[in-house]
Amino acid sequence: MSHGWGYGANNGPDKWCDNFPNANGPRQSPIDIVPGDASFDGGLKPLKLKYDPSTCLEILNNGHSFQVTFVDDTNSSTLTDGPISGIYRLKQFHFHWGASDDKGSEHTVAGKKYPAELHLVHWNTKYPSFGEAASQPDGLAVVGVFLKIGDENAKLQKVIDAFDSIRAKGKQTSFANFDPATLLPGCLDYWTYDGSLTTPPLLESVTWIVCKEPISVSSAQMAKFRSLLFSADGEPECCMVDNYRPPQALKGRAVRASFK
Ligand SMILES: NS(=O)(=O)c1c(F)c(F)c(-n2cc(CC3CCCCC3)nn2)c(F)c1F
Ligand SMILES: [Zn+2]
Repeated sequence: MSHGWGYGANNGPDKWCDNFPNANGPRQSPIDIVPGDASFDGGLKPLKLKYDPSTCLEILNNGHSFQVTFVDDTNSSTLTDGPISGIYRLKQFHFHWGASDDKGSEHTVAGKKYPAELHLVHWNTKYPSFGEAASQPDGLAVVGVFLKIGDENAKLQKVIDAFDSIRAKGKQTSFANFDPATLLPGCLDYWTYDGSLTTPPLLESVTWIVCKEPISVSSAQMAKFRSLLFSADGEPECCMVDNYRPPQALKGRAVRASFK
């Protein structure tokens, strides 16, 4: 019985290629973003994010991260413009974080690791569903936002307050009327490149949009993230930490900047 993928020594990112050949593909994520190597593209439009809090559905612990899932049967919560064409619908958002404040983000900036990274996952409505879109080269667009240690983030606290209900893998609870726009930085300057899911099946279907400006999180709030568990009820407790894939080879890809 093969054990599922995870972030441990025996099933972590260095082992994913055994079951997921995409791991060694030409457009893997995350990457180290080197600002000096990014080329300013004046043709890149500002991001247009239109989110309807009433589409917020539930929060769940999927054993790899926690995610907040949205109703995506209409164009109520969408991403348009930026580097993409067409309309992409918000499906879910989730985070990656470290065991300590000195690591946790998936993308890095000139080698700098942030304590956490938010991913807002959107799918291209030219395809009939998220699942269909996820296998297409232009199927997904993920907005990444870095978290840096600073003041307590009151908006993020609303998410953290739900953690007691989803501590173990497989737990979920209703989560209504949350506006993900409250987690965005004030400035939406971004870097963009063609990449992949950062978790198995590592599908190469993501247009990455990584915001230059981080949002704040307090060290105490980060400690609450680390109280979540990779393990399910009845299993030996395993703290959900270090659920990040390290940067992957650029393999000739260009990284564009929406700002000078
Ligand atoms: N870190 S990331 O790159 O932002 C990121 C994502 F963008 C994702 F879409 C997922 N994802 C994975 C599935 C299972 C699907 C199962 C059917 C095939 C497609 C994947 N649902 N959402 C994900 F887990 C993740 F980590
Ligand atoms: Zn992610």
